[in-house]
Amino acid sequence: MFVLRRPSIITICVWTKSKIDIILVLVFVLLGRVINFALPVCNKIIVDEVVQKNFCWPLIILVFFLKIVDTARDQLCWRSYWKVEKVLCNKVEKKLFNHSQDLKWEVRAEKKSGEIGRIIRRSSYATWVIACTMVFDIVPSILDLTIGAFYFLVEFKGFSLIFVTSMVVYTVANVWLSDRHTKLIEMLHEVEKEADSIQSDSINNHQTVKYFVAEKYESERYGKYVDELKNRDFAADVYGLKMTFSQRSIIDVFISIATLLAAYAAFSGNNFTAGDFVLFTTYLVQLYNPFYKLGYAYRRFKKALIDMKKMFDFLDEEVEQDDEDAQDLPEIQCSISFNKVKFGYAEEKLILDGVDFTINAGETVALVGPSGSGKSTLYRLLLRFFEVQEGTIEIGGLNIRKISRKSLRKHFGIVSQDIELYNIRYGDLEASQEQVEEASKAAAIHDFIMSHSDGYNTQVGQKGIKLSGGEKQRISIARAILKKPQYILLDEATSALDNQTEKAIQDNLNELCKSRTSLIIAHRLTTVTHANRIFVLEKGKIVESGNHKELLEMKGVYYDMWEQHNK
Ligand SMILES: Nc1ncnc2c1ncn2[C@@H]1O[C@H](COP(=O)(O)OP(=O)(O)OP(=O)(O)O)[C@@H](O)[C@H]1O
Repeated sequence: MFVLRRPSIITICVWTKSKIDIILVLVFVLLGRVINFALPVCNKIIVDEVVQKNFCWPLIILVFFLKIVDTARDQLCWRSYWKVEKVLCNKVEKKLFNHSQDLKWEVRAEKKSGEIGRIIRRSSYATWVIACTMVFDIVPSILDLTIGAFYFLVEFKGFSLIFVTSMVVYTVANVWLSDRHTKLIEMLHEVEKEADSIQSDSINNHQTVKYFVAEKYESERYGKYVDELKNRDFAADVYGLKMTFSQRSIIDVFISIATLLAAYAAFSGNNFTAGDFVLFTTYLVQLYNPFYKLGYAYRRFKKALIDMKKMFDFLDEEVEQDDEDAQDLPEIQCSISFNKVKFGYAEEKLILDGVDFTINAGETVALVGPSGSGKSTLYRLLLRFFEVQEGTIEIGGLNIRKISRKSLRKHFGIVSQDIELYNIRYGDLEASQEQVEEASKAAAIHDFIMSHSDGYNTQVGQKGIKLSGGEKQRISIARAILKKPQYILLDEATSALDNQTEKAIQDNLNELCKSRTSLIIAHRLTTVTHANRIFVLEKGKIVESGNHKELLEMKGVYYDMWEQHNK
């Protein structure tokens, strides 16, 4: 079964942390079963004594005492259980969140928005349901059934056939009905997934929706799924009611038949006392109760297992994993070389076709080329979001496959087009306020930040919705400056800035790149004229290289781009 795929660290952690509470829960559950068994026996004796006109007050007090103990036991059991449950759900949530952080880029890209959040929420809830059902329904019911059935069959042998038949009929009906219920729930989850995805897409892209006056379209699209959801939810609930009805009916029929037979036995003498009749009927209900509970638990369990399966599938998704012998990137400045690199996102379409060039240590190299030629792909490969299919990328002669991803990325300062988080301190989480402000001044964003009443604590909205494109870029630049990396990657770092601001921070960017091995990707050729060398990428190949002057003299692709640019 899939649950066994991952006996998992979670179980071990929970056991280590909550040993005493787990043992207490088990002890309380067992104590409950003993009391459950003892009460009907006491009742039988009381009835028999009363019929004999004996005033058996000590027994009545014992029953009262047992009931008080049982109530206290129940409360204490829940208390210990909640302690275990909190640790368990907490571990599950953390484990899933950490896993989502380590996912491979392409795996993450396949996930719809909101999907991971939903998996984390649902899995935590499913874990709770499974733990709770096990502790309070399944384990006690199985114990009650075993003890009860054993005692019942010894004490009332004549009723064994009816008892065994009812067990078989009930189990078969329950499994059959639950399977259909599970299918309904699975279908419901599929619709829910779509509805969640539309909901978070629309909310996250609020501005775009407004630009295109698409509110009505979005409302209708979402509304359609919500209606579908309501219908499927209703169908699943109604089916649940039908199941409950069928289960109860089966139990009630067998209880009635058995009670009739017992009443007849008592009526016709045969050593079947009034006390026996009371014991029989109490046990009967006590025996069928766990049956009913098990049926309900089975349904809840199966429902939770659907979410657990999703959790395990998610945990099986590929994460970024370094080779065992992966090293840290050396702290010294090194060269970066792309050696005949071939790569395509899909097998049938090569994006980079034998790219071959070197950036010497401390050198600033620019990469230019038409849109879609693969410039950004090159830096994604360099940072190991994807692996090259042929050729190698080396830093200081060391294949980057042999360098741990974290150490590699730690040494790169990146200013890219697709930034989403706008926290400057991300560049160095240990940085002092003075260092943050220095970096912000260098990126010409300090005055803007200070113009807000909350200064450096200003909230910029989700995905920086309250910032202009240029402000976002300057924050991204400040973050790279704060990081003080050995290598710099600028991907259209100043594309959203006006000429004046661009000029103001270009010197700082040049200063940032000056002492470091740097790769600049740019459309605006004016921002790369100072580069030591410029490579022109076209259709996945380097077609020209040289400095700005040499490339112009070649009168090739770069010259045409420059001419276009200056028209
Ligand atoms: N994750 C991805 N999966 C599949 N194809 C992708 C992916 N990312 C980019 N591509 C495709 O790879 C090609 C190169 O993209 P890339 O972003 O490297 O181009 P670029 O030269 O940086 O473009 P631009 O100058 O417009 O930013 C494009 O055709 C793009 O559609």
